Amino acid sequence: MPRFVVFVGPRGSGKTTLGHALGRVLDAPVYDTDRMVEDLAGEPLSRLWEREGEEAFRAVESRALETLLTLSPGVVSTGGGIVLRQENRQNLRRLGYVIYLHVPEEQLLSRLASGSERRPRLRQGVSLEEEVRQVILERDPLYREVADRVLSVGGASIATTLEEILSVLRPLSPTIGRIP
Ligand SMILES: Nc1ncnc2c1ncn2[C@@H]1O[C@H](COP(=O)(O)OP(=O)(O)OP(=O)(O)O)[C@@H](O)[C@H]1O
Ligand SMILES: O=C(O)C1=C[C@@H](O)[C@@H](O)[C@H](O)C1
Ligand SMILES: [Mg+2]
Repeated sequence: MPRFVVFVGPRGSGKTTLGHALGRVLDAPVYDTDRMVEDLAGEPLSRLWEREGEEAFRAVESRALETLLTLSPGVVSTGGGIVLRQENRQNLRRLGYVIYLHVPEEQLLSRLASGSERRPRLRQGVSLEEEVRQVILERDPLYREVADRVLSVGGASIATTLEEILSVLRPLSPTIGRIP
């Protein structure tokens, strides 16, 4: 698998879930920048964020992404805010084929509201609904800027979305690796 397949998109869009599923099917290494940040920082993401703030988290996130450029190609799930820094947008494009998982706001909201995972809030003093709206407004153009492909995957099951991803990757198999 000569190049990476990279998922970008907002929190709850399924980057981690689909990254693992794709890695299994391709029998390829799976990386998650959020987990790499935790390994580099030696503590859970939420604690790093709480203790040192977002900028400290972003600095470690950029280091994690740089590290990826030196690792064996595989599937990469990114953190939802990785596109905020220009240097990261450049490195994402260097890694390989970037897929933006586009999911309708209402669906993101229901996944975030029902999820058991602890995610730090990104905006203070506003509802989760308003936070999701603001964050999408700010980042949608940045996800599109880095993406080779925008996949609108709202409403579909994980299995159906995975099939769609595989059908996007098949024609690229000379650069991505063998796709079943
Ligand atoms: N079609 C689908 N594709 C992906 N995830 C889905 C789908 N349908 C439901 N889900 C659920 O939505 C959630 C997606 O969460 P996931 O952690 O994968 O998102 P993420 O993009 O990695 O978020 P973050 O940026 O916070 O890391 C999971 O609980 C998953 O089970
Ligand atoms: O959207 C964001 O800014 C974030 C998304 C998560 O993946 C984590 O990277 C962190 O919680 C920040
Ligand atoms: Mg994730």
